[in-house]
Amino acid sequence: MITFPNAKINLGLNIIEKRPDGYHNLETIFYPIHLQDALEVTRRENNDAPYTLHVKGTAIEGKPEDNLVVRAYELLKKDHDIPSVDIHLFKHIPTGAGLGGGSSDCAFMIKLLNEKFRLALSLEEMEDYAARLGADCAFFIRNQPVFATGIGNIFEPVRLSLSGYYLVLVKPDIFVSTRDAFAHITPRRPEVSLKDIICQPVETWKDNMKNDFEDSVFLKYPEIAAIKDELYDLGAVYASMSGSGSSVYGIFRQPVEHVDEKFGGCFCRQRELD
Ligand SMILES: C[C@](O)(CO)[C@H](O)COP(=O)(O)OP(=O)(O)OC[C@H]1O[C@@H](n2ccc(N)nc2=O)[C@H](O)[C@@H]1O
Ligand SMILES: Nc1ncnc2c1ncn2[C@@H]1O[C@H](COP(=O)(O)OP(=O)(O)OP(=O)(O)O)[C@@H](O)[C@H]1O
Repeated sequence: MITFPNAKINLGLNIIEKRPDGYHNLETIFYPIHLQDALEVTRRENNDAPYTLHVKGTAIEGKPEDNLVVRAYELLKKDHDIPSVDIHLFKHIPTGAGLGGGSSDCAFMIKLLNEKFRLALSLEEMEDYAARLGADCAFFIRNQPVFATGIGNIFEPVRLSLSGYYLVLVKPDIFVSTRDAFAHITPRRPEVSLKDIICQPVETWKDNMKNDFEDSVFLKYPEIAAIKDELYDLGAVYASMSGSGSSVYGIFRQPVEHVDEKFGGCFCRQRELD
């Protein structure tokens, strides 16, 4: 069975307060986008190992047992009768990008195992498993635009469609660690909640909607700030860093021509939004 875990962008991101457990309460809009990995799971013929993992495409750091698809498999296997499997993961979504690639792989692995091995898990049960493996993993179970609060694990659906707009996504060759990015933030409660800002026309977002990671990440990596400026110069209606970076996106009314040439040396993709 094969599935295609997609990335997300964050529309605005307010980091509100540090919690006693070290995590941060935040508010953000998660919006799914059409940039996908490919994840295939087949039943293993040979029972000499519980699983094998084969990764192609963008390299991922860490041992196979640290990979979120393997952690999802191990977690479900504790509670359910799941046979040995061969896992093939083709990475297109850049890592350390704030696009939730690992989290999406994790959630899609849970959905795939549920379907393939008829575990009969409800959406809520799958969200619970996903949330145990990463703050934003659970979002990818339903994979619909949401207003997220808590540590990024409490969701409220939002009526928001960017259908007809184009997304230009640029990821420089810089890895921003989510943990480090949080360490440089002074949390604060926003005057106006994102939930209200997002209901206003996209043209108003530029002046009202912010990603709180930008100030500290832009200070350390001015080249990321320069990408955001360039996206506005190209006519973006709204541009922002996604998550803790390093990817930056622009939302456009029209397709941007020769976008690859404009961001030479960076991973760069253009997609129509839903
Ligand atoms: C910041 C976002 O990219 C916004 O989309 C995500 O919420 C991050 O989610 P994620 O990558 O799934 O995060 P995790 O892998 O669970 O956490 C990585 C590290 O980030 C910090 N972390 C993460 C989420 C959160 N709400 N508060 C935090 O302080 C913690 O130090 C944690 O050890
Ligand atoms: N299947 C996977 N794909 C990508 N990264 C993975 C995976 N499994 C584990 N990781 C680890 O997770 C870390 C970050 O991955 P990911 O790309 O999801 O983060 P990100 O781009 O910061 O996204 P976000 O913070 O928005 O969730 C990497 O250091 C990587 O080693």
